[in-house]
Amino acid sequence: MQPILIMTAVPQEMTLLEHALTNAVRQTATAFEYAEGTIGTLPVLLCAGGVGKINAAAATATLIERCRPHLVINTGCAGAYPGSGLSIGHLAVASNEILGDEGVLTTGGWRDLRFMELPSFMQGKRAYHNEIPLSKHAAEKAMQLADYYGVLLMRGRFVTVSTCSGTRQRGETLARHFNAIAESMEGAAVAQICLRSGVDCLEIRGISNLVVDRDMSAWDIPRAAESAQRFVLKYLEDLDRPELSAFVQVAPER
Ligand SMILES: O=C(O)c1cccc(C(=O)CC[C@H]2O[C@@H](n3cnc4c(=O)[nH]cnc43)[C@H](O)[C@@H]2O)c1
Repeated sequence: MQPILIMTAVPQEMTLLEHALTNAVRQTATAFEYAEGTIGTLPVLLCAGGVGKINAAAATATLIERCRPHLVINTGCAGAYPGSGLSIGHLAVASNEILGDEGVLTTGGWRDLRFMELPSFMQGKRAYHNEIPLSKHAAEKAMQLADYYGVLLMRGRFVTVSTCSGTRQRGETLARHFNAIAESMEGAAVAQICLRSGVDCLEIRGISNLVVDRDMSAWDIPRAAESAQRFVLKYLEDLDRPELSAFVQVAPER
């Protein structure tokens, strides 16, 4: 059976998942460490690839090439934009990812890759610029599961940044410009590698902070990481026991 690859940035975002992994074997591929094992009866790979797009893209590409997963779950923490309705500890799932920094700063302001006529990648004749879609099927399944468990899960567009937004003004600007609910430092990288490789990608993050004027004392990374992992474990449990699933099984899009 093809495995499920779970990507986080840092080991702290992986602790509960590691605890749930049985028959774990530690492996290394291109300097990325990962653990291979099972959760329930599902073959699962866990990798904390590092912070930022470079680490995320390289680790995801390496492990897709080596292990051929049928699904990649990108989880961890995120900052919620003002006005999103999200609070610390809430969960959010990405419908689309946005490369929030790639573009050009002109005298008329920031312009994206479409303006520059520079796709970030092409698939056949289709050009992808700053926006990358994730698996609709996987996100809808997550929404149904959240509904079943009475967990608040908000679906919307996520922005991926290299420079974290440490002011409310920046957060409001990005939220408005991209019509987005949250930001991270890895999401778009994982999503783009999955799209290129034809692998479904689900991104679920716990909210560790609001994107307001930087005040680390208001952050709660452990709470966000725990919420996200608990939900991912429920998601895996549901995949593992489709006969007990409360949901109508819908065929994946494609
Ligand atoms: O020291 C800071 O100002 C700072 C700003 C953003 C994130 C951090 C972290 O230590 C967490 C990095 C980790 O978590 C994701 N994350 C969480 N909140 C945000 C955010 O508001 N903006 C962007 N990324 C965020 C991110 O994906 C990293 O992996 C410290």
